[in-house]
Amino acid sequence: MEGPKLTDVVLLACGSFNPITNMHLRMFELARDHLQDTGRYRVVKGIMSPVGDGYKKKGLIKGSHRLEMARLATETSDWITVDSWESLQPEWVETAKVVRHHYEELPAAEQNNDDVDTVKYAKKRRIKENYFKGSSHQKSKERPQVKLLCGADVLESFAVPNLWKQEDIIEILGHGLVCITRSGCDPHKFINQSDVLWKYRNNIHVVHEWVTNDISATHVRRALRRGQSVKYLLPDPVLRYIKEHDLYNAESEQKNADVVLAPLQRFTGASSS
Ligand SMILES: Nc1ncnc2c1ncn2[C@@H]1O[C@H](COP(=O)(O)OP(=O)(O)OP(=O)(O)O)[C@@H](O)[C@H]1O
Ligand SMILES: NC(=O)c1ccc[n+]([C@@H]2O[C@H](COP(=O)(O)O)[C@@H](O)[C@H]2O)c1
Repeated sequence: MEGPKLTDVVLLACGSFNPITNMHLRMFELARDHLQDTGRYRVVKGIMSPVGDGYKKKGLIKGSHRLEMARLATETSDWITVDSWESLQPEWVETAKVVRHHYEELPAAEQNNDDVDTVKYAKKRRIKENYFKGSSHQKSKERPQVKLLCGADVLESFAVPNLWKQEDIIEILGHGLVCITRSGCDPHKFINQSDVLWKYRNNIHVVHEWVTNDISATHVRRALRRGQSVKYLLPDPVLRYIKEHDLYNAESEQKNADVVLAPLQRFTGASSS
């Protein structure tokens, strides 16, 4: 007997990853388990998309370093990948556009294979195998969904005036969102209090992290500046890379210190000084 039809999902996490921590990686594993436990989804790929330098967040080091650290961190994963498109854009890209980009990049849905000539099909399959890291992707006739994966702080930031365009929130929620609980945040209450989030509540998956883990990149940078150990908060190859390139110190933390909330300025036209 055939089981219920599963919807393929690509999980996309956008963020500074400054630097990538074990919790960023855990988010993917938690989200995949949660979605697959529903019996409705099959997670076929994870994409980590470091934000570009144009984001100008305080202490944000160069995208090339953040990208390389994310690559080192995901080397041992057979399904989480790192994508450079967002970080290579000359200006900051709103998250809705990043979701759209990845949705449009998905390999076209497979047609009926009997109709496709062998050479063309082999080429198509190679493209698809390269796209899906573990090359174990099954033949699905439908395009996967791209769901934004984020922590509850990002979901709650939807309410910060002028930080997110309403149409962007609607576009993101239309694709679907997976939100990992974070201490100090109450995503269920937040969804209940927002009309737009309530409308899309069936497309928002809240994943409760029972093993509370409040690692944050801010905490890691602070510890590094103070010469304290961050071992076991990040993958070892990432830690080695940070040390080799002397990445986080008092000077790097001052980067963009004179710029206040870059995205906010973009929408309001406010000056940074
Ligand atoms: N401990 C955590 N629990 C749940 N989600 C997290 C955690 N740490 C990071 N995230 C999520 O990971 C994504 C990328 O995080 P990002 O690097 O922008 O933030 P961060 O680690 O909180 O960094 P910073 O401390 O520099 O603000 C965001 O969606 C964020 O909410
Ligand atoms: N309007 C938007 O699209 C918008 C606003 C704020 C943050 N973000 C994104 O959220 C992610 C996390 O940002 P923070 O590190 O500032 O929490 C980043 O990838 C950033 O680009 C998007």
